[in-house]
Amino acid sequence: RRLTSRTPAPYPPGPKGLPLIGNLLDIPSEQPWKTVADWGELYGDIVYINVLGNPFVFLNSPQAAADMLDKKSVIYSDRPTLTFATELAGYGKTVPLTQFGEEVRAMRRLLHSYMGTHIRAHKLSPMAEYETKGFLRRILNDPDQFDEAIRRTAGGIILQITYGYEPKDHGDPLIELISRAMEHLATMTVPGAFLVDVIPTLKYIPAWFPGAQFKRIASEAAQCLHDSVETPLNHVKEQMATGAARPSFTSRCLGGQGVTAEQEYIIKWAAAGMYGGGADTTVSSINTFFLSMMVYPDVQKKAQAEIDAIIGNGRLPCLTDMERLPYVEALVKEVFRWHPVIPLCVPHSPKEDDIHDGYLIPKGAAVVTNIWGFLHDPKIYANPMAFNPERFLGSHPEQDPREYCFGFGRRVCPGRHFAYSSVWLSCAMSLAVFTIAKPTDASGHLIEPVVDFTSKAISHPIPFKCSITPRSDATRLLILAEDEGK
Ligand code: HEM
Repeated sequence: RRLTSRTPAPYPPGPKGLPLIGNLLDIPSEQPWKTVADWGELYGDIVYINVLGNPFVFLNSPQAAADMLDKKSVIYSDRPTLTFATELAGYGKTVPLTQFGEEVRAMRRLLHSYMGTHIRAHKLSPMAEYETKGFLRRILNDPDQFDEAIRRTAGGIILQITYGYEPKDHGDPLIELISRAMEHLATMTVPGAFLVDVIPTLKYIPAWFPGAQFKRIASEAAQCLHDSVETPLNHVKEQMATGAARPSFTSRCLGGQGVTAEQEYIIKWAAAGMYGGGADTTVSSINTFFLSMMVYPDVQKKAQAEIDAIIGNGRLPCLTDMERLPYVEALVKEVFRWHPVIPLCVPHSPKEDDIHDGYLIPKGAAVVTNIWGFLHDPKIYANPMAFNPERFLGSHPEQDPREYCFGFGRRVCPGRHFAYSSVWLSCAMSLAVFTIAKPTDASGHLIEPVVDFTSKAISHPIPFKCSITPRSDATRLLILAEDEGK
């Protein structure tokens, strides 16, 4: 059918829905990115569905993502409205959920000037190296709690660079407060969790009205978010007043002189975005690293051989070694590809109706990029389900997954360089000192790990056991010596 000025553009193709509920039943709750990739095979790179009247557009090729989100970023840089999270619970002020405009630009500018390039990210390395050495010691002391050590370290790194705050090893009140705020957010972004997201006018119901329980949940969440933003900000201000503030993003932005209330607003929400964007995401990648090393021991040995040959066992690898360890670098890229942390990206949304490739992309639609699909597309990555760092070496390396896994256009992850450096450090230092292996049961039989991942927006390996032991007495001593030197 030829389009004329009088023919309304059609929506992109997609699975046919049911009356009223649309495609509600077509989206599986388990790893929906696989279904979205299958739709790509059936319907093409741009797929349209509607869920209870809300339009969703899925992008299934890097070209489609680049054409829409990079080239037309003027249109496609908003976020879809989530009435419960953004309007009722206050998360609309956080960087990832704010609509694109002057405020988010100002926040992103601050983040960019602090960590937005390789060089700036590397300047933060002494603190990341300090915390990662603590990570090795925590694992050495209690290897069964490696998951807890990963969380404590990722949280510690972000809190140090954001607020100059060094959390306690266990039960730190600030980590607990911010984690609660993050958990609230995770429940709010599950599609269909709150009816008010489908029928936004419900937001006008007063909190005392029968059935308006959601309003009370929203105000509790809003209070928790408020506390998690104000508490660390006040900590920095108090430290600055006594001259005891450690260098951090917040102390740098607040500067020596007073800032206006508007500037403080931008600073505190940009800072909150760093923990929100940077803690749970790096935890996922580091967990994926341990899982993959257990399942692919030959890859682990090769990386360790490279570290032994280039660095030796007299010291730990540090960020300035990155270029001298090409196999380790390829391995870390493969961690980011094998299981992308945010498989369906954070949805973008067009601020106006757009006609793209002849299709109507309606204003306010959730435009969802299938990052997992790109990174497991056999046309781009040979044998994509296998963990194979070699794909990034040699004269014809495959596409660098960092092009995809940190998002697109004007909303691309502002912490991507630092995220990569910090995950690289955890991987390289752990490879240098530990053997990561399948655990054994009480009778000494190997326990085969289940390789599977959660289906939340930030996806993690499902909890697994792992045997982590020092590679030798020399590496044990290295961990202890480095720890004493801190
Ligand atoms: C493994 C680590 C990480 C991954 C895979 C990751 C990935 C992403 C992705 C896919 C997005 C959405 C981009 C888009 O909408 O197109 C994003 C946004 C964001 N990330 Fe990251 N990220 C990581 C670490 C970090 C770190 C360390 C920080 C800061 C310290 C950070 C801060 C943010 C912020 C503030 C946003 C929201 C940007 C906006 O909406 O404008 N991220 N990240």
